[in-house]
Amino acid sequence: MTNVLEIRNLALGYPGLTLFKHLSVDIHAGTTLAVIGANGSGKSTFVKMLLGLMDPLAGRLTWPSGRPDEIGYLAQLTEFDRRFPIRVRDLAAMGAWRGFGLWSGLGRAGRDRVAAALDEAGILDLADRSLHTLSGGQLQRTLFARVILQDAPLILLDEPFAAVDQSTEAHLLSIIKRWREEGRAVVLVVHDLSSVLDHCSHALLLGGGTATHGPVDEVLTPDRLVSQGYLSESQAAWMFRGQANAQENRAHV
Ligand SMILES: Nc1ncnc2c1ncn2[C@@H]1O[C@H](COP(=O)(O)OP(=O)(O)OP(=O)(O)O)[C@@H](O)[C@H]1O
Repeated sequence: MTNVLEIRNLALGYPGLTLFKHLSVDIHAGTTLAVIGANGSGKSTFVKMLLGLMDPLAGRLTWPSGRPDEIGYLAQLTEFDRRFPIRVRDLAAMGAWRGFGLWSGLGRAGRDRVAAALDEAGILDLADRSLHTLSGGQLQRTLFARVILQDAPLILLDEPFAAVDQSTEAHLLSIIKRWREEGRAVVLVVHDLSSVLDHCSHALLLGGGTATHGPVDEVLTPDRLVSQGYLSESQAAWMFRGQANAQENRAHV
């Protein structure tokens, strides 16, 4: 499998605060990595480092096919100022500026690409609306359309489902599935152990001074989630009770 990014022996943190060290991860094309951890465990710091906004304390990042011109990036919705005076189609089109230049016109082909992205995000009918008239879910769809137009090999989504309803989440997950099928790598910061994880192949669990990476089933175990401070023992027992029952039933067959 092709690696989009190889992370070796990474340590992350700030002066006087090491969040974790010794993390090595291969981010493969066509996979989805969930980044999960308690508040303050370093999820946003990891995202900032991937975006090149801060240097690691130690370690090395290698991009086997060269560092992409752009990383597809969806910030947390709360960081977005929707009073910005712009229409839905113009915000989405900002994802494609590399293709047509910042100040030149979009042209017919560019306009068609923007319309196709809005259509895929399910908001073509809102193209001429001003941003401040959108609901949270509609704004998130607009921001997804912008990421579609970025056309990047690595896509970073910071809590993409924090403020959206179930049907919007299902729609956005179908876009993520397509990205994966196209061979892009998708990294998602997720806030809870939700159904989103069913759509992720790998997980990176941060917390307790450690970073654990691997296939979802191997990383998000009750023991790890407790030892890395994400769940209390009683929460883990409650959340994984179904699994314990299934194991017990198997033992009785
Ligand atoms: N610029 C900074 N300088 C010093 N410490 C920082 C800085 N930014 C973040 N931190 C600290 O680093 C730790 C990790 O922060 P980060 O925002 O990465 O966590 P997070 O996992 O994204 O948390 P949350 O779930 O609350 O958003 C926290 O203890 C935070 O206070």
